Amino acid sequence: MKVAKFGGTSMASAAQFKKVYDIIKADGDRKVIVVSAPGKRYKEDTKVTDLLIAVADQFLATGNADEELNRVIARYQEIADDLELGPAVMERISGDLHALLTQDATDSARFLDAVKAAGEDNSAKLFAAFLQSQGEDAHYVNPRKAGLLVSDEPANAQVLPEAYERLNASLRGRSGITIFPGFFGFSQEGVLVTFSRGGSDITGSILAAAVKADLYENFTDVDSVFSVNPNLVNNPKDIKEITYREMRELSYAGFSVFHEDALLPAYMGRIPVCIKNTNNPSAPGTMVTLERHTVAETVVGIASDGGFCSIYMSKYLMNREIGFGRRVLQILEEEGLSYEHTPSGIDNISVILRDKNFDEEKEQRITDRIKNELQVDDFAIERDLALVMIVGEGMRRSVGVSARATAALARADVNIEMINQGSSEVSMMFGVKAYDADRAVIALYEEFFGESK
Ligand SMILES: Nc1ncnc2c1ncn2[C@@H]1O[C@H](COP(=O)(O)OP(=O)(O)O)[C@@H](O)[C@H]1O
Ligand SMILES: N[C@@H](CC(=O)OP(=O)(O)O)C(=O)O
Repeated sequence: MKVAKFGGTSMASAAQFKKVYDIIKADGDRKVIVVSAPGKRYKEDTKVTDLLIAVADQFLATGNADEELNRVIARYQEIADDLELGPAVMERISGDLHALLTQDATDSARFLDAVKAAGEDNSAKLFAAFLQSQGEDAHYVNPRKAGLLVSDEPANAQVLPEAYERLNASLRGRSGITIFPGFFGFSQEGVLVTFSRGGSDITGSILAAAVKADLYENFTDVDSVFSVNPNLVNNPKDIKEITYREMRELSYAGFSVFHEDALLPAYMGRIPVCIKNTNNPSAPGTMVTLERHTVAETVVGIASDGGFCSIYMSKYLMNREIGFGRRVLQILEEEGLSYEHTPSGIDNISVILRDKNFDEEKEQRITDRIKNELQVDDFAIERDLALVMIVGEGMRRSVGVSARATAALARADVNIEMINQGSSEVSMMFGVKAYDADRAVIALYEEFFGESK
């Protein structure tokens, strides 16, 4: 059995629905289908999820979001009309979307999650209706009924371990084709909670692990994962095979083609993942597996992501002060902050955080506490940082990667704020100013993948 997830671009229009149907028909093993909300039909278009966020924001601000809601309904209506589906399914979808605005909105985070999830939920209902209109034994399945249990963190759900058995029991023996909405699950108390943005990839991976699928196929709008973001470099090198570890690091560092949290369930279940193109399904795509057969390349990919900041501290004899690092991290813990990296020297340490969690109030409190409680000699906070990552299992056996990387960055006139080599040695990370990030990635790509390499 295969689990196939179709992203927003694959569900964006009636024409895309038909391509997805052709892909499902072409392989009888594609039994569990996870769908996203309709995405962009063209570059300047707006994803249904973003339209729904506008609905929720407008409703919370003014108590009325009819105009915004009508835009969402129009997206589904257009698809239903083009597929010549009868009125019943659109009555159901329109009723469901209107009902969103009659529910309790006092807890805005929960309200927002419920509104966002309607994008995937109605996409699944519409797609199931389309397959039924074609004579298929296809059924929409609700994540609550199927047992997709998640933690109760709005917009950041994590799957609960007991979900796997429940999903297995409800999905594995089902006849026909299961159409499952991506992006959300339900807490133990039955409250709807979404994953973080792009989280339909996570749903697909969870279902693949739960039903012990032979393969998890993730259909998107590119022929493969490329060695670098194709929006930065023309015709970048494609990746035929990549390990879970490499993919996890690259997703973390900005390869938005596959959600960083989507690797773990597939990895735990040892389910191979294949990233493929809905618009060109005969292209082999990228296989993500435990080990790759082609290890010749030292570097498999280069990525960057912005939105980081660093807290730098130095103190003479820091290396001899027992408990210094623990106390820094405890202050962060008490402020409810997780950290990303901690590059350190003999007398100094930096802690890298996500900017979005680190507001000015927290910054002031943390500054005061670190200065007073830890008596540091130097202290600085730097914002607007990007992390640039080069990743490859082959780096473990290769000498001189960092020298090549730093030389390439110097030639591109990129100032390196920080270097960190992951302890796993499959990645190397450079902190740079956000405005230098694209230039840094292009320079590194040229160094490791350029024509002459
Ligand atoms: N290294 C990469 N390889 C391939 N695509 C990438 C990479 N980095 C970023 N992308 C972008 O990811 C997009 C696909 O992801 P996404 O927009 O989430 O698709 P979907 O709607 O199918 O979920 C591609 O169109 C591409 O612009
Ligand atoms: N629709 C949700 C979840 C998702 O995974 O979408 P997509 O498959 O278009 O990346 C979002 O936009 O975040």
